[in-house]
Amino acid sequence: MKKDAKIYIAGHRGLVGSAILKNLKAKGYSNFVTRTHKELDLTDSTAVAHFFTSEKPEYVFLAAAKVGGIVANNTYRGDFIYANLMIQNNVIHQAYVHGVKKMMFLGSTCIYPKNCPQPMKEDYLLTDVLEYTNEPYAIAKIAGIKMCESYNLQYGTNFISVMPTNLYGPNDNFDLEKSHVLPALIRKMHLGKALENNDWDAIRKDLDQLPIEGVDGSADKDVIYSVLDKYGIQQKEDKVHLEIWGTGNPMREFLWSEDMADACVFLMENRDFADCYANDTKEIRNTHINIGTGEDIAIKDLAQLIKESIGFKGTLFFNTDKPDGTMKKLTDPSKLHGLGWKHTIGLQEGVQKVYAWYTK
Ligand SMILES: NC(=O)C1=CN([C@@H]2O[C@H](COP(=O)(O)OP(=O)(O)OC[C@H]3O[C@@H](n4cnc5c(N)ncnc54)[C@H](OP(=O)(O)O)[C@@H]3O)[C@@H](O)[C@H]2O)C=CC1
Ligand SMILES: C[C@H]1O[C@H](OP(=O)(O)OP(=O)(O)OC[C@H]2O[C@@H](n3cnc4c(=O)[nH]c(N)nc43)[C@H](O)[C@@H]2O)[C@@H](O)[C@@H](O)C1=O
Repeated sequence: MKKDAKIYIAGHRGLVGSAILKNLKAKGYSNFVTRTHKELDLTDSTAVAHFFTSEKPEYVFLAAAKVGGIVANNTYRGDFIYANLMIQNNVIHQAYVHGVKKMMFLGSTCIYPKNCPQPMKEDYLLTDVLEYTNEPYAIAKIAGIKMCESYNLQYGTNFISVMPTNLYGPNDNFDLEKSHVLPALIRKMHLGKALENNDWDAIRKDLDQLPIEGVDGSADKDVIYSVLDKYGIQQKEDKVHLEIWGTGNPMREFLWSEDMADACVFLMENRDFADCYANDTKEIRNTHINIGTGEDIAIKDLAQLIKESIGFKGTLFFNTDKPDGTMKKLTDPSKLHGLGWKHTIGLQEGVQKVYAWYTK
């Protein structure tokens, strides 16, 4: 990519899109096209076609999607499959129609089977059934991978699909119902610590930034106690008890979002779709590359790590009415390592960084 190439970052305000924009700016790129969801609804085929006709981007990072944690995926199943299929169909197809030089599609490691051999290599795609809690989202992502592969093979496009593991960092979603585990636990423990310290300024500030069910910092203490209690932050006899969903036994791998962005830009700068071959199988598929750290942690240990990092002193309890999801989904990032990229931020450092960002 030339430094003045016109680059469209779809989803530039999100966790990953904002990190990609920051990374590109730091590397000297300057010619960006961005649209918020309100300005351009990517599920609207006509609007997306008009946008590509008028803006003619040369490179595209497709980091816009309907995204959420395990409960959001399981609850809003129709929304997840519809919005994601529409967004990716529109953007991928228009990228082809308008001769985009290179495009990157962001999938997710939930595309791999529920009981996938570990660590998960790229060529384990479509070898068994999926985890049910996020099956609609995963099916959409698999369709996106296969659409990129099919367009590359039929039309000679240069579309790269990457499959990131669970991500976290600045500009994440901290909604306590819809977010992923790491931002949810950061916020819950921040509020739990404020509650045990009777720090109402911190609690009110947090709720002003992001109200919970419409309850903001101006609400009465009783209302705030009750909404926190509902989301698993409960004060009983001067002790705060904090809910962790599921058994705490599932293993998850976490990658700092700015490392993820760096990997995306690295691949766009240095690689073509042909590099995405799963060369380690007899059957060569032109599909995708894993982006991960190759290290995972049990949710209960993650909770402990965040607890210590934030300085929350209360107790943790496990709500097994909430789903565990897949028990393990560790990427094998050796293909990415072989192409010349490796992550830099470990989990402990990343948790401290994201908590510093959150409190700021
Ligand atoms: N977060 C994670 O742990 C993981 C994420 N991924 C993938 O990475 C990509 C980025 O995810 P992430 O940054 O976390 O997501 P976020 O929810 O943080 O951001 C999503 C972005 O998409 C935009 N968007 C959503 N729907 C539409 C729409 N209909 N039209 C236009 N824009 C829309 C939003 O725009 P606006 O800001 O204007 O509302 C937002 O900027 C996604 O493809 C996701 O599937 C993969 C694995 C893990
Ligand atoms: C990135 C990935 O994200 C989603 O998959 P997931 O990894 O299962 O999502 P998650 O981060 O929400 O949960 C991870 C684990 O953590 C446990 N858990 C504990 N306590 C909280 C909690 O308070 N909130 C949440 N969200 N989870 C919690 C939770 O029960 C689960 O066992 C996919 O739907 C799909 O979108 C996808 O690709």
